[in-house]
This record gives sequence, structure tokens and C-alpha cells, in this order.
Amino acid sequence: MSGMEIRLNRLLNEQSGRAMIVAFDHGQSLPMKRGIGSPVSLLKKIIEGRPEGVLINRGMLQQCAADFAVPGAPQVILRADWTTLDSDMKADMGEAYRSLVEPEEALSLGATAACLYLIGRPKATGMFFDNIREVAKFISKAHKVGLPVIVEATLWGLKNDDQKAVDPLRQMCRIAAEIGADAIKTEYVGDIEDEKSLIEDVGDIPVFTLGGSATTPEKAFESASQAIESGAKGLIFGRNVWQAEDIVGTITKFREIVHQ
Ligand SMILES: O=C(CO)COP(=O)(O)O
Repeated sequence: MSGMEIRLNRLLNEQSGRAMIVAFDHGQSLPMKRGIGSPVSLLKKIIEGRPEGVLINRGMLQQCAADFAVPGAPQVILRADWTTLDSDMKADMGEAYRSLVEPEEALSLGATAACLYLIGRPKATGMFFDNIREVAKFISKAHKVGLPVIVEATLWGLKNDDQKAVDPLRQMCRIAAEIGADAIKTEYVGDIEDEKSLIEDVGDIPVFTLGGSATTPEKAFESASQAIESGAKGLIFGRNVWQAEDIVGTITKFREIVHQ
């Protein structure tokens, strides 16, 4: 077993073999809702809920390194890139993608894994060429130092109307798997059989489901359950966790769904 596999398995719960991961990497690419408080106190609450991992950017990891250094703290998944996700930013500067952190830096910052976007169907087709090359290069460098890479395969490009269209999304996930992703992060497409087909099509690597914008707790819990029923290895949920009134209680509920 390689260092990469050892690190990837650290993300999984020892009983269920699955993971509830909280994404808190939004501030780098999206406007944050006013009044939700300091990112440091939010991150401390997230850590208190004891998810298996937290997806964050370099800056917040630097500010909260001590909280991740205590025994039993969640594993760190470092967001290693940036893109224009916000519609105002897209209107202002167009679609763009850059990787920001090298695999060696991710390791030295304490990351167990890194996460990078692969954004399907941008209007600016050149962006996809850059995106796929940068992710593939990152994977090849990361594997030299034993760092697993989660590729976030999406249809967030401006050419696309339906971000959950199963066949083009299945293709994006397959591309991510083919360029060497160790795990995939992608949408729950809203139908268990469709999601199963997408998960099956990437082979043997784990697929984690992302959350999307905040909805009612009932809807978020339902789509989380369906994603797990489809065969997802876990959740990487953000706004439905840290925009909730009771962050720790919400993580506990998602953990029950994932580890049932
Ligand atoms: O994809 C994510 C951020 O990287 C997950 O966060 P959301 O659940 O808020 O969409």
C-alpha cells in the first residue's frame, strides 16, 4: 500500500468506511453571507462537530492550524486551486482557473489530501484546456510525494444550462478518473439510478457528493441519504452545514446518515 492510499484511507471512518466532510473553502471564490460571523469561530464550530475531514483554503488552515493539531481532530483537505464561481465575478472578469498551491506545500501545511476543480463546459473553451492540464500536472506531482487528489468534477461552465445533467456530468467524472484522480467530488444528480451509473463509471475510486446552496434541512438530509444509497463514499457538504443555526447538531445528523 502506498503513502497515497494510507492518507486517503485516513479520511474514512473506521466503522462505516465512509466520510462526512465539511467544505469551508467558499470564501476564496464566492461572496460570503453577511452576519454569519468570523471564519475562525465558524471553523472551530465545524471542528467541534467532528466530521472526518474539513476542506479549506491555505489561509484558514494557517489561522486554525492549532485546532487541527489536537488528537481526534478532522483531517485536512486543502483546496489547491481557484476559479471564478461567483456570477458577478464571471461577468466582470470571465471564466478563469488557476492552481495556487503545490503538492509539497499542501503536505507541509498538514494536508491529508488536496482537492482541485475540473469544470465542464465553460464558454471560454481555453479554460478547460488549462484546467485539465493543471489538474493532471498536479496529480502527477502529488503522487510523487504520496498526496491523494480529490477532483471536483462539475458542469459549472457558462455553456451549460443544467448542472446536474447526468450524462455530461458522468463524462466529466470519467475524465477526472482517467487523468488519475484518487477520488471524485461531484453533484448528487437527483435520481438514485442515475447517480449509481455515474459512480459505477469511474471504476474503483471513491465518489463523494457535494452539497450545493443552502436548502431546508429536510431536503439536504434527503438528498444526502439518497447519495449514500447510490453508493457515494460520503458527503462533502458546506453551506447546508455552516449556515445552519446549530452547526454541531447538523454535522451529527449528517454523520448519522453517512455512517448508518
Ligand atoms: O462544493 C463545495 C465547496 O467546495 C461544497 O459546498 P456546498 O455544500 O456549500 O456546495
